[in-house]
Amino acid sequence: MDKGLSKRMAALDWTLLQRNLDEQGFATFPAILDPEQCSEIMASYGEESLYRKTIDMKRYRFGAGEYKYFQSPLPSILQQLREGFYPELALTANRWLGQLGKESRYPVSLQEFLKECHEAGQERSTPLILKYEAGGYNCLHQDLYGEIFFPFQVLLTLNQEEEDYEGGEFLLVEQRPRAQSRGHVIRLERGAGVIFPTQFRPVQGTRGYYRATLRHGVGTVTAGKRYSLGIIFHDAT
Ligand SMILES: O=C(O)CCC(=O)C(=O)O
Ligand SMILES: [Fe+2]
Repeated sequence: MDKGLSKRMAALDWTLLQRNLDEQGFATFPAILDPEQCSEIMASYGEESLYRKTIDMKRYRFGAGEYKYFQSPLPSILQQLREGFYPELALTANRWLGQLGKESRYPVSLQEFLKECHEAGQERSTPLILKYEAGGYNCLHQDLYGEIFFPFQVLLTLNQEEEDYEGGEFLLVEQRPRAQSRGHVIRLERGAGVIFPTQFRPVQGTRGYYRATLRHGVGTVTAGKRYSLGIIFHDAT
């Protein structure tokens, strides 16, 4: 158990993060993984026993790059990130449901939420590591893996933009009903990350809240290699 990581997650300014989520639909946070942790995770990219599946993104026309789903039980850092982010984000998720006139449905702990996933046949772990080389990119998409999904996910970068790679910005595109789409370009320092909606967010309109659909991706990496870590909370069928 890495006390430093739990401490850094707990010490994040959750009031600000919650406000940013409500106001802009996403929230970036400063580095919570230290350079040693980032290097350690990148160094284990080739350790096949850690992963349950490798995806060549070109093959599925998802983009250009490769990603690997971690095998369960997750490596400790991944488990801590997933457990550490879940409770605050469950609060946001339930608050957003309330804005849309729906009952709270997300339990307070990750363990309980995963139990629901597993009972519904979603048993395969979803946290992943991604690697893009020069020319790599990730098409705009959503990560839904079954009926049950958690409405937020978290992305952390493991190496440093402008030192280890160029380009490769994180992209978030919001589609409001009957309106043109809005794009956000998000640059992240090594070890830092962004929290964003899996599928949609409530936006306040003149007659209450309505849903705006979100998709995310990565712009083209123009030089070097970019590594990132995706924390998805629901498991997959
Ligand atoms: O590499 C990235 O920044 C995006 C990865 C992604 O699509 C995800 O974590 O769901
Ligand atoms: Fe994704």
